[in-house]
Order: sequence, then C-alpha cells, then structure tokens
Amino acid sequence: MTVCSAPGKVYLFGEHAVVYGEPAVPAAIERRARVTVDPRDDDHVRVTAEDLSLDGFTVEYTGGTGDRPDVDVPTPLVDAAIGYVDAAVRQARAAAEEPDAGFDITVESEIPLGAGLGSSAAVVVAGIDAATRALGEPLDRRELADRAYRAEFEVQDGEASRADTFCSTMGGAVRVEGDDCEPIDAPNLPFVIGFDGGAGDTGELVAGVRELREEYRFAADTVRSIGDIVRAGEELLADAVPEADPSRELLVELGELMDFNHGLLAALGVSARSLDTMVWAARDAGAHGAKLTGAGGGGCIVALDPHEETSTALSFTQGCEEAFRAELATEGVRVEEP
Ligand SMILES: Nc1ncnc2c1ncn2[C@@H]1O[C@H](COP(=O)(O)OP(=O)(O)OP(=O)(O)O)[C@@H](O)[C@H]1O
Ligand SMILES: C[C@@](O)(CCO)CC(=O)[O-]
Ligand SMILES: [Mg+2]
Repeated sequence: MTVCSAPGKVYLFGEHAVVYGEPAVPAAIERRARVTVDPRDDDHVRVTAEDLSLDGFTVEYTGGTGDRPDVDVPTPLVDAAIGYVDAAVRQARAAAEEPDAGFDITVESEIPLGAGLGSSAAVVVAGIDAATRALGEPLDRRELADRAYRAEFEVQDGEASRADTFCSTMGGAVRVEGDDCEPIDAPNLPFVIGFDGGAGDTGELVAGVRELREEYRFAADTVRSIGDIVRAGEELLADAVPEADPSRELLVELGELMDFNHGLLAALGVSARSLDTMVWAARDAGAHGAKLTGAGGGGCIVALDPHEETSTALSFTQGCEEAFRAELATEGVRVEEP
C-alpha cells in the first residue's frame, strides 16, 4: 500500500490567461488530497472516492481503452467523476511501462471539488505519484508534474495549462508561462478563502473563454491585460522578503492587482453572482484585495487579510457556505506511507 498526498492551490494571479501563454502565479495551500494505491494481481482498477458528489461510490473496471466502469449512472456523470483518476492511472501505467497494471485506489480529499482550489490537480499528482511508487518506478518531481499535466490536458480536452499540476507537485508559490515552470519565493501571504458551496466545470469554462477570445478582440486584449497584471505582481513579489510576513504596503499593492484581475476575469464571463458577492463582502470588510480563484463559475474566492475581519464578514455573507484561512503549503506532493 502506498499513500501520497498533494496540496490544492489558489491563484494569486493569472488563471485562464495562462492557458494562452500568459504567465500565472498560483500558490499551494494546506488542504490536501490523499490517494492510497494497492497494486492488484489482475488488470482491474477499483476506485473508492467518498468525496464525489454522487455521494461517494466505488467502481471497478479494467481501465482499457473504451472500457467503461459498470455502474448504474449516466456515462457523463461517471466520466466527470472518475475522469481524472482514470487519466492518472493511464499516466502511471505508461510511466512504469506496465500497461496492464491493476490497482485498488482510494481518494480522500480536503479540497472541495470543482471550486477553484485545484482538487483535480491534487488528485492527479498524488495519484500518479502513489501508483508509480507502488509499481516500483517513482518519478522525479519534474516528470511527475509533466505526467500530471498531460492527465489534466487529456480530461480537459486539450484545454489545460501546467500551472495547477506544477504548483501541486512543487508546493509554495510558482510561476508558469507556457512550458516554463519555476518555483518562486513568496512571503507568508494571509489568504482568506470564501466558498459558495458550488462548483464550476473547468473544461467548459476554459472552452467559453476560448470562444469569446476568438469572437471578440476585447477578450483577446483582456487575456493580454491579465498577463500585464501578473508581470506587475511578480515584480512586487520579487522585492519582498521570502517566508516573512509581508508589509502592509505590499499587501495593498498585491491586493489592488488582485482586484483588477477579478474585474478582467468577470469581463471574460467566468465570475458568478455568488463569487462577486463574496469578493465585495471581503473588500467591504477591509481585505486588501479579492478575486475568484481557478476556473470560476462558482466555488471559491481568495482575499488577502492578515486580520479576522474578512473571514468573519464572509461567514455572515449570504451565499458563502464556508470561510477559512489558508496557509501556504511549502511542501508539494509527499509520501505519507511508502
Ligand atoms: N476527492 C476526489 N475524489 C475523486 N475525484 C476527485 C476528487 N476531487 C476532485 N476530483 C476530480 O476532479 C474533478 C474536479 O476538477 P475541476 O478541475 O473541475 O475542479 P478543481 O480542480 O477543483 O478546480 P480548478 O481546476 O478550477 O482549480 C472532479 O469532478 C473529479 O473528477
Ligand atoms: C482556468 C485554469 O487556468 C485554472 C484552473 O484551476 C485552467 C488551467 O490553467 O488549466
Ligand atoms: Mg482542476
């Protein structure tokens, strides 16, 4: 039995635009997905995922091409539910050159699904790491991040950046621009998360932005402007003291850029009433800045506030189901039980 865990993330800046080659800066947070893998004697894959919205279930299938799990729910639901685990299995089999390897897999996660905190990336990263280790073929972190990216790319129909998977693998804050991925130094940013209890479909939201960008020049300009915001944010971070508490001035400047970034994401059609409401509640409570995080459509916002006001205000905001502080996860993927 091999157990690995990997963290979720928030985007300080740059989601969506990163899909079109602009830079982005996500940061890993201390909420983890844990994947347990036991190799089997046959070529079957048995997945137990208690956190899935189908009220948790177990499926067993061989995982061969075109072979679908035998469960009594519509195929799109099953695909949505196990698509990422399935893709992780394919990557692990390919990496270990064991196309017929079978596994019993259990997924447990503290990361809400489809809410912009990178649950899919964390499951894929921890899943590939655990499965390749279970087969005696551990990957170095760069290769693991690359395999995890390919899994997300496949499930999201070719619409994925390397940002979520690289961040979840490495931990800390990272910078991703196209294929260029690097960890960066960051101060201890005081992230507060508001969660509306809902979810958005990353693949669909990314496809929506792509269409808008093809149809309207303003949307292509907006994507480039998000890139400008990211570059400005990176400069601020480069001047900050790593792993120290940030100055108020830095929080004010980063927060302003986060506010701009949220406005541009809203222009691209990926915000939602609940996300806008939480963003304004955070700003009204004195947060230095607030924006949606991840694909949007519903799910989470991230705000900067070293004090308790923002999370208190969010917990009283209609439509906010949960508000919590998120610590930067300095450690990325890790082995929990070898
Ligand atoms: N605990 C889990 N067990 C099994 N599958 C999971 C789990 N958590 C996430 N997943 C998979 O990830 C999918 C959600 O991924 P999606 O990319 O839509 O959202 P996200 O990664 O949470 O948010 P974002 O990509 O915006 O940061 C789920 O439908 C499921 O396939
Ligand atoms: C929306 C997006 O930029 C982030 C989702 O967390 C998609 C991606 O980068 O793959
Ligand atoms: Mg995702």
